Amino acid sequence: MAQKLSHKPCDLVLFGTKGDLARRKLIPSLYQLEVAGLLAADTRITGVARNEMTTEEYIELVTTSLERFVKEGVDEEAKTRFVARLNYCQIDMKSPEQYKALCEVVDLENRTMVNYFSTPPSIFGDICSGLNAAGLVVDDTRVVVEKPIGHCLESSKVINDKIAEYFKESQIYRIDHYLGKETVLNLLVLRFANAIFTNNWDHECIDHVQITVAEVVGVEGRWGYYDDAGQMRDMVQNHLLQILSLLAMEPPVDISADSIRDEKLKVLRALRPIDSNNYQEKTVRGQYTSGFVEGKSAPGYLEEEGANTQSTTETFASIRVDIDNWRWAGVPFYLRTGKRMASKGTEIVVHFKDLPHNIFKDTYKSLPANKLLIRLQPDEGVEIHLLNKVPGLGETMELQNTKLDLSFSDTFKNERIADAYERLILEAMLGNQSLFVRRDEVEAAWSWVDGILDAWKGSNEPPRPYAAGSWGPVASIAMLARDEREWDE
Ligand SMILES: NC(=O)C1=CN([C@@H]2O[C@H](COP(=O)(O)OP(=O)(O)OC[C@H]3O[C@@H](n4cnc5c(N)ncnc54)[C@H](OP(=O)(O)O)[C@@H]3O)[C@@H](O)[C@H]2O)C=CC1
Ligand SMILES: O=C1O[C@H](COP(=O)(O)O)[C@@H](O)[C@H](O)[C@H]1O
Repeated sequence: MAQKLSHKPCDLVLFGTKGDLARRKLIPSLYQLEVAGLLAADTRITGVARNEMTTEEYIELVTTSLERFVKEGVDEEAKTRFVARLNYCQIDMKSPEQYKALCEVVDLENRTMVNYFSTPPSIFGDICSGLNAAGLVVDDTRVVVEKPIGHCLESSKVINDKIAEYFKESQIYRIDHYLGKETVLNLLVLRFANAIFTNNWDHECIDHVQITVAEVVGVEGRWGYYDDAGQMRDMVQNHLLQILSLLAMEPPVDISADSIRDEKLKVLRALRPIDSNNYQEKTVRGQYTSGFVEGKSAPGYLEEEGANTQSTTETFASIRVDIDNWRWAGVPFYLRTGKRMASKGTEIVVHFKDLPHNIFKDTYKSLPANKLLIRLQPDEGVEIHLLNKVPGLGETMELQNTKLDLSFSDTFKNERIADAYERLILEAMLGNQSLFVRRDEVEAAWSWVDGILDAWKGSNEPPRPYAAGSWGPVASIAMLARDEREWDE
């Protein structure tokens, strides 16, 4: 279907333009929007950082990012159009008087100002007050803020309160880049556009659900940030809980931002608390030691560049989550995520219940239950595991577990899978908040995660070791074994 460009031109201001995220993801994503013809003709892009740089030097920095991070190779014509949109502004983001520089480049009357905060959250408040001091906060000024919002519920409130002094909720776009992934969005379509899944999606039919987000990377030079966060704050509080809420929510009335966010919020509020009384049965925390990942030797967490050798930060977490509502009574959702695991893969496996009665019992004492596997990345696709009759004239029927396998790359051969940030930047420019996280969701997620983090802290137990290149600590396997289940690998 042809794309229609419906938004007003924007002034996209990229705070922290020299940082890792901006160079690796945001600048390449903006360029891809140019290639796709999705930037309005008069849209301008302004990079902000604290060092002196001419616009020409900034263009050079942007060009280097494109050459390094655009996998498809850079199209010279698109690049020429793209760099013609660029400006650079030198601002120390902690100095409100310096924000006036932006008034020279933005045009509040004719363009919507979309401010992307790709900086540490500790200075989000400074940026808001700087924009305000420069008179740049008007009704349609927007702010896009990166995760993590805070370190716990209380600190997230401080950051959100600070932003809320200057911006209404309808102007705030909180990023969780998983919500921009094609396959995460497809969860809405799978669940709510297919009758076969709408009717079987509850405790009557589903035995349990597994959500795995396995990474092969380690801390990637981000020790300072990561060691303070750990996998719970870095991945579970946001990405895994967002996937979980999309999977478990009730059908929204429509696909408007608040309809979807209202339903996700109800799931987050229904998560059964985990605290010092039950964390031992319901959670496992791990930290990788040296090993081999995809055939290459990998250092342990405590041997990573910049490491503090005493750190007890978790690089792996697995959790049994119970959702206390009508639909999911008695259906555990098992979450698992870690760095330096055996292979990269984000997938959801929905295990259906056993049949109530087996008519093939003379030949097969039990029949394997159906499974729905949703591969979010890489090799995006959906598989349904079904039993089929093996063709043949034998006296007894031979059954075989087979797959209905829909691979996105085979089915949608000519479609490029856009990076999550491309979609999210576009949606922020369009003014659609559906794929962004509302304040009450962030707080509900923190409130549940804090219970676990407090229990772990109070226990003083070190994380369990697991070898880089494995599927996490043995205790994670044991957690499912206690429920007579096992991880899909
Ligand atoms: N990198 C990633 O993969 C991901 C990052 N995020 C989030 O995105 C945000 C940015 O992360 P990342 O790019 O990794 O961080 P970086 O530290 O690489 O970049 C942050 C940028 O902010 C600039 N900055 C900080 N303080 C000031 C100031 N007072 N005035 C002007 N500039 C300032 C820094 O400038 P200078 O270079 O001069 O120090 C730096 O370029 C963070 O909130 C992070 O949590 C979220 C998901 C993934
Ligand atoms: O937000 C983050 O996500 C990445 C994983 O993202 P993916 O798109 O590659 O799955 C993670 O490595 C990083 O630590 C975290 O901050």
